[in-house]
Amino acid sequence: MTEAGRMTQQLGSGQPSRRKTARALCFTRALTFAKMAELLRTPLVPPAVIRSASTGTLEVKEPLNFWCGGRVKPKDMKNTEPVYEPATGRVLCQMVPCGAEEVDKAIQSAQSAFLKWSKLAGMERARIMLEAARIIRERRDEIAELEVINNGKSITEAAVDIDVAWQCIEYYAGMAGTLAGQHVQLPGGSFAYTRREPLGVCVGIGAWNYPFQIAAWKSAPALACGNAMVFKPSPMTPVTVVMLAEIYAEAGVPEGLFNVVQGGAETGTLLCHHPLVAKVSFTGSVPTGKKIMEMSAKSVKPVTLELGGKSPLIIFKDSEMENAVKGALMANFLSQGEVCCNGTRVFVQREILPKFLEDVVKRTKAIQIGDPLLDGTRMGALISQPHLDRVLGFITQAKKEGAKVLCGGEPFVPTDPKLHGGYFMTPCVLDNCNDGMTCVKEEIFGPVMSVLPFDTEEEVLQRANNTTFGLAAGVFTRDVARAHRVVENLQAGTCFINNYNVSPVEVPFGGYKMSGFGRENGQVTIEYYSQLKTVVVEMGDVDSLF
Ligand SMILES: NC(=O)c1ccc[n+]([C@@H]2O[C@H](COP(=O)([O-])OP(=O)(O)OC[C@H]3O[C@@H](n4cnc5c(N)ncnc54)[C@H](O)[C@@H]3O)[C@@H](O)[C@H]2O)c1
Ligand SMILES: C[N+](C)(C)CCCC=O
Repeated sequence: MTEAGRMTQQLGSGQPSRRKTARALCFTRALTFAKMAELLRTPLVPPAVIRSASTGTLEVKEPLNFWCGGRVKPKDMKNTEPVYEPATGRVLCQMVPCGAEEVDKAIQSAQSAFLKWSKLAGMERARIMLEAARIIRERRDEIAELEVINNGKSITEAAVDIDVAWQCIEYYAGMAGTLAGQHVQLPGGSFAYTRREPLGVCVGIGAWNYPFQIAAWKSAPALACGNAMVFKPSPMTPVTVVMLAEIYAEAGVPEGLFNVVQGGAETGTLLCHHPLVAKVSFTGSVPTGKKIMEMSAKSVKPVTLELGGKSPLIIFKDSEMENAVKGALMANFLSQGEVCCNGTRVFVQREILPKFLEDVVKRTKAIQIGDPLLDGTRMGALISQPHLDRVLGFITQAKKEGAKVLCGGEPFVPTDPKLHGGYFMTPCVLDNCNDGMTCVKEEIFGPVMSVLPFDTEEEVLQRANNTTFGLAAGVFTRDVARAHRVVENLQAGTCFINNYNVSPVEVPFGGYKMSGFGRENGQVTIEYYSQLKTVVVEMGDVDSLF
């Protein structure tokens, strides 16, 4: 069975089991076999014993800003916003946005750390980053629990997110010592060489769906290249990123190297306009991405944009049906469907449509929704009440436009009274869809799968590409030639063959078209966090024209 398959099996089964949780971690594909074996040997422990936090109990009081090597209290309590625990609707903490003075302090702090960090040998940076990765591994359950409480996703998924975060830091630590330029021989013994140099203070701005992981995906390559970073998480998920800052500090980075400022659009704007900022890496929606690009253009700051999507998943009639169904679930229901690269337009070849729908609905109905801190839960709560209302609104609209709800699409109230104020809904499969419907054209960012029949390869390629987005795409088929021909013609930055949403840190991730540009993960990201200096060395006399 494939690794993602194991995860999918869990999505359908809803069986609480520590062994299964361990197996699910395989889907990152980056764990060593030894680690997997160790996890699988771990004895079964009841969830109540292994959790240090429980849903509906936590209040976060500590300051959530971090610069100059420590947590920093807000200057004043202006424009404070409540942060909710999605599973209960309770207020978890207050988010106090940073103003101009605080943003400047964080950037100055990063600048002074940059001057030290960038002068270290790559191997020295690597050693410190490896220590940070080790600490994250050690504190993985604690971080994952907090992520669940702040974001609402299931603990099984949050644990994977934290694993991916330390793997990313480990991966780029491995590269820090290998950064090198090129030597070019020129006539007469002269030569040139190139140096890969850091950019300076980089800004990271994150979305709320993968708060800790996004901060790791941005900071790991940035730090490996010798940069410093100021990171702003989403105002809805301010809690865990400051833990990453503490961990980097504990691992031994210079004071001020990785900083956290809290806030929303205003704070983000201050970061993008600051003259000391050398680069902005943004994860979020297309409209905000456009603003980031505009602001950065004013001072010619390079940007990385990881934006939204409406990705196609194409299932041909020769597919292995069970894998295709599992792939469709993985493409739609991870993190309550709040995933940028989800394959939410599921094109199914007409001959297999009835069987596909029967199986996909059966598995979707079996998804265990509820307390996200319980090991058996496979779907937690959406991020907020307005977002839940928006997602349900898409379903109402889809019905008006002629789609048929095969299952789900309703608000869900778990039996546990403490979850009655949570933002839960049942995952939804929509049939009878066509390409003109709102649910097929717009990013819903919720657990809503739109199924669309197709007849020919040529037709489905044209329809799959008929979108302004281009983040990801998937194809299921047993025909190897067809699989490669189809991905060659798909306009998407990340393509999956016979699987979906498998994103190991070694491979680049990013979009085409309005889904953004630049990449995260993989070797290529080094290029987005460094600049190349060319040095030409004359070994003879100057041959002057004058
Ligand atoms: N491609 C990817 O890797 C990826 C990953 C996760 C999420 N996303 C996308 O993110 C979106 C959901 O996240 P969201 O609702 O947090 O997105 P968003 O665009 O509303 O906000 C993202 C971040 O930008 C900040 N921001 C908002 N306005 C700003 C401004 N004017 N200047 C500077 N910063 C500003 C927000 O405070 C937040 O931190 C979806 O569209 C999803 O597809 C993309
Ligand atoms: C880890 N995933 C599932 C590939 C998600 C990447 C981030 C997108 O929202």
